[in-house]
Amino acid sequence: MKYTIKAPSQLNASINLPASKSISNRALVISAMAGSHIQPDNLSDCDDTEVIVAALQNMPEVINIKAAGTAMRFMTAYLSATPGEHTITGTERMQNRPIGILVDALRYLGADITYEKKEGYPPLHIRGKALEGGHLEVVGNISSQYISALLMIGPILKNGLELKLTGEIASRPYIDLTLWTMKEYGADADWTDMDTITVKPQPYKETSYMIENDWSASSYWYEMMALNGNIDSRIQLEGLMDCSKQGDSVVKYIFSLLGVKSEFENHDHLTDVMLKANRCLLPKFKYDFSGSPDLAQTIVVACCALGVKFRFTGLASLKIKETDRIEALKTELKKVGYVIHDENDNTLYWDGETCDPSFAPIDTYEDHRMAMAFAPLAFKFPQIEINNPEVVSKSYPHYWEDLKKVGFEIIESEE
Ligand SMILES: O=C(O)C1=C[C@@H](OP(=O)(O)O)[C@@H](O)[C@H](O)C1
Ligand SMILES: C=C(OP(=O)(O)O)C(=O)O
Repeated sequence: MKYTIKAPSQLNASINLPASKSISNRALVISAMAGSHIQPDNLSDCDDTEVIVAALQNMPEVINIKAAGTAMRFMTAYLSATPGEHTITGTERMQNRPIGILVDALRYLGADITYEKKEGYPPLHIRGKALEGGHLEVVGNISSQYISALLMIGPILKNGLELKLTGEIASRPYIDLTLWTMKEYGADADWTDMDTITVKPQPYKETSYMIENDWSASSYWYEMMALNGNIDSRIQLEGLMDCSKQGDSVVKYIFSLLGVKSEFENHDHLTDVMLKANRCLLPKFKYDFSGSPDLAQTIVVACCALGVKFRFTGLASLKIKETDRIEALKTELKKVGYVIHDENDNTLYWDGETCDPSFAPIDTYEDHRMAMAFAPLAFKFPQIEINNPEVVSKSYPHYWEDLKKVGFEIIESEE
């Protein structure tokens, strides 16, 4: 399937963003360890969360986690520390996303895990049992998901967990989000040194828990506001938490440099954010994305379309996500006339170089963020075509409906 997308001249609507899949997935796994019968409130209905809901409800012999990285990593730790025997697998891409660091760490804690195909990659066969816990060192520079997975089982380990992270720490705000969610469920877990986290063997408590909406998803609306540029446009984003623990809430600061102003309206614990255009634009943007890798595609595409040259670092993890996002960005931006370059597998830069655009349809590589980051280009070009638009269901199932709601015209056809 392919969508042809035409943008409205002005934006004026209120958008109910999806719930955060990162928080949903943490709350579900923690809640299972708490033996809780209360489902977290405002759970995301995205694919990556639904696979965890299904796995925890049915606990089948073979758990298919599809394309969900967090679900694969979190459930691997959970299954290792919970009695029962399971195989956990996923899409072809998932079978090529590394998990060796997590498996080694869990084995060190006593887990019984074997690789069913390729060493270091899913599918995994796990014979779960109570684990002792203790002190453990893990490299912090590949994926924070391994660390979050280990931390979350900390409270149910006999001796708790002392986790020392070595090297640089990638995606650090996600580790803090994990600690925050664990504490909401009664865990005693915190940083006890610059590089060490200690989790006490103190069981989780059953609790009701309200999940806030997704700041990562808000980034596409910021991008639309920046590219639309109409001074009378307004977008209200509902249900974002003031002082959110989601690292991607940094998007509000990033876009303040790219022509979008955020105004916060508080009521109860929730905040609506009103986006307005402002005229401030940086001539050149340098930024380290190691704390918020999921924003990189949005900002790269937005900067090209706005003519803002950039040098973005901290992008190493993009190569092992839903697709190699560095390659995908380079290839697809060329179709619309922008030539960006990469360096050292962790940097992307654009010095304003352009090429003749082919305007061929944008390929999405089974990556929701490719579709969502490129669609707003419809403000810059008369129309934009997106292949396999259904990929958005990984994190934002009603993305296209929301676009129609604000006046986008979306025509479906065969690829
Ligand atoms: O813990 C999480 O919820 C996530 C952590 C990040 O992954 P890495 O730690 O692998 O960068 C992020 O990219 C992913 O979308 C969600
Ligand atoms: C990287 C992502 O997800 P995951 O690693 O959980 O598949 C994402 O949502 O951008």
